[in-house]
Formats: sequence, structure tokens, C-alpha cells
Amino acid sequence: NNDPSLQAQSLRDQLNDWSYRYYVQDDPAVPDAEYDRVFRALKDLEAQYPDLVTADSPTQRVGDVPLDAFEQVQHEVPMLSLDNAFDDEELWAFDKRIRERLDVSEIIDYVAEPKLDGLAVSLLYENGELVRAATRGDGQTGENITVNARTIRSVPLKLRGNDVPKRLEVRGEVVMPHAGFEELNARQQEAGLKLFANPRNAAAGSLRQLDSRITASRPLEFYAYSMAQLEGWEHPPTHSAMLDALRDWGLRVNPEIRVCHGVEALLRFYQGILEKREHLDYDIDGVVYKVNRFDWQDDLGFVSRAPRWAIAHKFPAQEELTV
Ligand SMILES: Cc1c[n+]2nc(N)[nH]c2nc1OC(C)C
Repeated sequence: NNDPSLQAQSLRDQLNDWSYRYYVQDDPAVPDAEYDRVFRALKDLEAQYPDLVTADSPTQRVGDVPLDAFEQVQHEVPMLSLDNAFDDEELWAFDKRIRERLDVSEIIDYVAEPKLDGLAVSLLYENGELVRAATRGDGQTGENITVNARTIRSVPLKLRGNDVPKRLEVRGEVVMPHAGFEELNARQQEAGLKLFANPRNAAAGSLRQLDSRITASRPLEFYAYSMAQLEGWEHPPTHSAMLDALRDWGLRVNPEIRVCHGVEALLRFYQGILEKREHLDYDIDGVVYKVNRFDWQDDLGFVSRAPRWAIAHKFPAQEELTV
């Protein structure tokens, strides 16, 4: 077909499909060179017909004009922190408190997730389009980092499929993988610039850049771990069903996440992730357990700043890496 608008649409769809395969399914469909070739073809087509450019085009990820400052964002649903458990007894006590409060005798299903050591971020999608990204800040007020979040390839600019919520707020962690961190510090060293102390600081520094071209040059990845606002879609009954929905919409969800039946299963998961820890591509500082059923999460609610229905089970501190 020689209709440039149809050509542009088909190139965009092709590139977005390949990105989904690469980032969400961890199963690339084509070599990077093929992706780049089609990307350049779209770029050329858009240069020839500028009014064909759409906000969700993969070519629109790198902003240009740096911001003077970050706007503030009020989180409609506060971004809370987590209580910690440092040993098995505290975990048994956590489970006991929950069963007593719910007044149930059955074994509780939890979702167990690696706790990524990065930066918590909120992504807001309206009618499937990414309209705003914000840092956690103090949990109530964060910074608007939308232009910077758009540069992260594993953040979809548009939700996948045509049956998407009217409004969806996704929460997750932005991390910098070890390999990217080492390369970045090598470049910083070369250029006589300051080195980053650890991947978490490097991710924070990269996300809070006023110039999104710098952010675009940094190896950042996003992993979704929960949903805050949801409109125009039937709320999933469990956290695990919610994570499946996020994957279907094109959000990357950590592949290590498991549903665990009771505390023994949580402790096995904890041991398993602890053994995997040094082979993972990114830093983690523990695992997070969440009651799977949302009706029970609602019954349990929150104490002051943290949910009663979730807890972080931290690892012993890693010997500090000497940079
Ligand atoms: C603060 C936080 C951090 N993390 N990290 C993971 N993996 N899940 C997760 N959930 C969080 O909060 C929810 C329990 C709301």
C-alpha cells in the first residue's frame, strides 16, 4: 500500500509488537539490527510527512527541550512504604496477625515478589495512552517525570490491545541493571565525571534529569508491581490476576514472581531468591509478600504508613561494593 498514513501505522504496530516481545515476554522476535532498520524507516517516513507523527510512535521517546524544573504531582492514592520482617518468627507473626484479623483458619495465598532496589514510580494511562509519570517523592507529592519515563523502552507509551481501561495507574520500580551501571561509570570515569555509588543512585540521578536526552542515554528498566487507580475495567479479584492483566497490556512484570500457599512456601521462595541474588541482572534488597485476595487486602487496610496486608522480608545487607 502506498498510503503513507497506513504505512506509518503498520510500522508503528510492528515496532510496538517487537518491543512487547522483547521487554515483556523476554523473547525477541527479530535481531536488534532489524528493529533499528524498521525504526529508521518510520523516522524517515515521519520526516517526510510530519503530520503522521503520533504520541505513541516509538520515535517520540526522546524529548528535546530540557525542563527548567519538575512540576509537582499529588498522588491520589498515596505511595506507601512497607513494614519489614527480618526473620522467620516475624513472618510467622505477620501471617498469624492476618489470619486472626480476617478471622479465617485456612492457609493464606500470598504473592511473593523480589524487592527491586530502584526508584518507585507511578505511570498513569488514560484511554491506553501514557499521560503522566511521577516519582514517589514523600508518598503524597512526587515529581512529574513524564518526558523522562517516556525514554524507558520497557515503559509502553500505549497499552497493548484495544480492550484497555479508561484510566489505569500502574506502580513499579525503575532500576538500572548491573551491566548498564558498570558501563555508565566507565563512561563517567572516561569523561572525568563523578561516579555513581550504586545502581539505585544512578537510576535516581538518571530519572531526575531535567534534560531527557541524558535520561534516554541511561540504561533504565521498569518493572510493574501493582495497580493504584482503575476505571472502566472490572477490578481483578487477586493481585496475581492483576499482574497478568498488566502483562497483557504490555507492562513488564518480574518473571520471578510466584503465588505462595502459606508461610512455608514464602520461606522457600525467600531462600530461592536469596540463592539467585548474585546472578540477577539488577540489585534487590529482599522480597515482598502480599495477601493475594483483594477483598482481604481491603479488610486488612493500612496502619499509618504501610499496608497490614503486605510486608518486605529483607536480606542481610550485602557487603558494600567498593567502586
Ligand atoms: C512499596 C512497594 C514496593 N514493592 N516492591 C515490590 N516488588 N512490590 C512492592 N509493593 C509495594 O507497595 C505495595 C504493597 C502497595
